[in-house]
Amino acid sequence: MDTLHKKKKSIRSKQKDQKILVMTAVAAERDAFLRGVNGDPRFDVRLAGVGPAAAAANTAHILSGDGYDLVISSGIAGGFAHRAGVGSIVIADKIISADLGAETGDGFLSIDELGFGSATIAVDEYRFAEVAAGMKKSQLPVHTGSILTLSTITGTAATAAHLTARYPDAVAEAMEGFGVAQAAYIFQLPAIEIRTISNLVGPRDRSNWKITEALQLLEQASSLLKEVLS
Ligand SMILES: O=C(O)c1cccc(C(=O)CC[C@H]2O[C@@H](n3cnc4c(=O)[nH]cnc43)[C@H](O)[C@@H]2O)c1
Repeated sequence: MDTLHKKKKSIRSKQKDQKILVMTAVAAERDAFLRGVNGDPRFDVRLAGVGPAAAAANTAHILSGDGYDLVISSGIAGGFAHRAGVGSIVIADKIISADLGAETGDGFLSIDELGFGSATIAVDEYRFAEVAAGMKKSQLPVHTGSILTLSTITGTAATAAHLTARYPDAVAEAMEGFGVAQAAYIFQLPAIEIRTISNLVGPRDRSNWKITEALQLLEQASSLLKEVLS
């Protein structure tokens, strides 16, 4: 066997044995993801809680106890109009904490601009490319771009407009990704974020959220992910 062949074989067997931690905010998302992966032993699907603080604490707690190779933040999300519609899948190419910074009379300053660190966590490039390419081969609508993390769900057209102007490549917002990715970063593990869109970001109308449909799509997405990551 030549060296390249041996190397490819070793990468493949490594991927087969890999252990993947998936963090969802609530039980309905966890259960949808679990239905999709259908008992695949690589996936350990756990609860992050709602919001970045609970997500970071719970992810770090789990990572401190066991050996994982990849961390995924998953669940439903709000999609930005004309970028990711209800009923689509979004995959993050960057995970951004969109409300971590300071408000000033001249607008928002991120912690990067304040000099306190970074509000952006890079996803694992190899995993992102592998998952995005695999998912895009399906018939399902898939969008890639930044996924924003906020502690407060956007509920007005004005905030949605501010966010789309400040983050022109953002496809969606949710509440846990940055917390999950921050914990993974501290444990030097690759992270990615994959979500399905239940509602558009904008004026709050909870009665219009397509949660059942988004959870069904999450099940399809995780089933696909199981194939793509194998
Ligand atoms: O009520 C239910 O049955 C139900 C089932 C599954 C999930 C939920 C949630 O409310 C999940 C909250 C979770 O969803 C993310 N999310 C969804 N849309 C948005 C949004 O527009 N802006 C920010 N976050 C959103 C978020 O990650 C929440 O943790 C309910």
